[in-house]
Amino acid sequence: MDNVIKQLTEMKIGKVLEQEPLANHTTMKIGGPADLFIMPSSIENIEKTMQVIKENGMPWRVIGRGSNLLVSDGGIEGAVLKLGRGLDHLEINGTEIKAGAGVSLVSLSVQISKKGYAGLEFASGIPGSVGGAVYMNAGAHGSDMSEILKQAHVLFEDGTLAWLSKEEMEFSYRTSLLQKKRPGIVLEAIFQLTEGDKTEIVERMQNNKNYRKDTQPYNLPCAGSIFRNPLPHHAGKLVENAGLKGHSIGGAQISPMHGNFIVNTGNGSAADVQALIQHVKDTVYDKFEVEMETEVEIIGRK
Ligand SMILES: Cc1cc2nc3c(=O)[nH]c(=O)nc-3n(C[C@H](O)[C@H](O)[C@H](O)COP(=O)(O)OP(=O)(O)OC[C@H]3O[C@@H](n4cnc5c(N)ncnc54)[C@H](O)[C@@H]3O)c2cc1C
Ligand SMILES: NC(=O)C1=CN([C@@H]2O[C@H](COP(=O)(O)OP(=O)(O)OC[C@H]3O[C@@H](n4cnc5c(N)ncnc54)[C@H](OP(=O)(O)O)[C@@H]3O)[C@@H](O)[C@H]2O)C=CC1
Ligand SMILES: C=C(O[C@H]1[C@H](O)[C@@H](CO)O[C@H](OP(=O)(O)OP(=O)(O)OC[C@H]2O[C@@H](n3ccc(=O)[nH]c3=O)[C@H](O)[C@@H]2O)[C@@H]1NC(C)=O)C(=O)O
Repeated sequence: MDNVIKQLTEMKIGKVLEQEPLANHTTMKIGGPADLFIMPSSIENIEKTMQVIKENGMPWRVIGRGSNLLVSDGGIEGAVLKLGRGLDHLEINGTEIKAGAGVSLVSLSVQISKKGYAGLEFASGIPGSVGGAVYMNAGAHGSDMSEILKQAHVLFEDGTLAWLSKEEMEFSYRTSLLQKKRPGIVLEAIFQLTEGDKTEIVERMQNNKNYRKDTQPYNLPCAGSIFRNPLPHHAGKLVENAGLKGHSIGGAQISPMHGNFIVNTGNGSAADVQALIQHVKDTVYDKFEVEMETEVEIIGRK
């Protein structure tokens, strides 16, 4: 560990912190410390960091805005790379947009809509980063990242850099190639939007935001949908029909507003959230024989 810190500090790759609580970097405001928390300041510095990490056989994980994560109370072994500042470059070449992995998806969608470019309105209100959204194939309101992505610049675990096309990213419902098949870090992405009517685009942005504010606990600490929709069912509806809305374990509560959201009511722990997730799974299975699969990613020491 000391050797890794020494090397990274000498290379000036960006900020390196020890035992940084992930609660400070997740929208749930939950999560124990990462052994090493690294904020690389450029693409080149991500490459250098990964080289050092691999040479030292250290486990690693990349995060964006922590909006789809449940980090265990025990924290994360090894290194966590957070992509944000330094990876927030943005080039707007007409309807073709190049954005760094650390760009906020909401702020991107707001900026693009104001220019009268259509295609990103679905992202109005998804509080992730460009990198996390590409990895997750984030989506809402009938669209997702696969609809607009032209290419993603990826650093694979073996050090290979490649620009992957939409097809090569193998997107489907909330998944991409990078999830299970071939781990890698999204460094930046190129999106292809279309010319549109600015007033209509801004109106769609506002409608999508309003829908969220009306149906989701938008301003409480949470991680978006806890479960994938077990189609043709909707997770939220199953939870509601099971009578679980508002149910709490410790500081974790099933939102009274939306059955597929768990909110941290104050001092919630990852153990509380995990116990609540298990309770929902068991109850829904007992009542409806439907297996619920988590959409939020649960990571960290067991
Ligand atoms: C209030 C609220 C509403 C939400 N609504 C939606 C919604 O409508 N639709 C939707 O799809 N999601 C929604 N989410 C979930 C979340 O915002 C998305 O999944 C988002 O894409 C996650 O991005 P992130 O940067 O926060 O990723 P993180 O949570 O930091 O990470 C999620 C996963 O992505 C990986 N990852 C992060 N950055 C990179 C990178 N650069 N390269 C490779 N892998 C990376 C991480 O390793 C992790 O596996 C919502 C969340 C909240 C809190
Ligand atoms: N429930 C949760 O756990 C979390 C919810 N959020 C919500 O998600 C939104 C995005 O957060 P974040 O990723 O940090 O984004 P940013 O901080 O990059 O941008 C959010 C800002 O953009 C403004 N905005 C303008 N138009 C829209 C729009 N159509 N949709 C959403 N925001 C818009 C927001 O204003 P305004 O505040 O007036 O909406 C806010 O000032 C926030 O508004 C926040 O309330 C964020 C993190 C966690
Ligand atoms: C928030 C996320 O994405 C969201 C995305 O914002 C919205 C809007 O497009 O559509 C999905 O939610 P969702 O399927 O719950 O959408 P909603 O429109 O809220 O609900 C679907 C149906 O379930 C019903 N419903 C929902 C919640 C509830 O407590 N009770 C209930 O009966 C609704 O009335 C509606 O008939 C995505 N979730 C998944 C797992 O696909 C996320 O992925 O984190």
